[in-house]
Amino acid sequence: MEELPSKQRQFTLDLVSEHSNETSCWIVVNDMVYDVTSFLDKHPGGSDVVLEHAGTDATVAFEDKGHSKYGVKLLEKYIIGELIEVS
Ligand code: HEM
Repeated sequence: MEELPSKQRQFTLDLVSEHSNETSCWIVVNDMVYDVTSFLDKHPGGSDVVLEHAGTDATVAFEDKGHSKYGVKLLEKYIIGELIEVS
């Protein structure tokens, strides 16, 4: 089966929450899901502040820090899909 483009892959918050440490660190920002595991060591603010939000919706934390346009653009690199609600 052909793999869907990453933007079309869908994850529940339940699944995202299983990726909550430095060996697999997913975060949600504005309903999109990002695998930032490989970015942890590169984060200018250090890995700990990102890991605090691993496996959760980090929208507020990410936006509160007032990331630059560069930071927002960089995030796009790590997109793996979108968040879906479970009914
Ligand atoms: C998950 C929650 C996050 C928090 C709480 C957070 C927090 C911070 C903080 C406190 C700084 C300032 C560091 C300093 O100036 O000493 C910073 C800088 C930065 N962060 Fe994050 N960060 C988060 C996620 C991310 C992600 C996922 C990316 C990109 C993939 C990112 C990209 C950057 C960049 C590029 C900078 C340098 C300043 C800028 O260009 O805005 N951050 N972050």
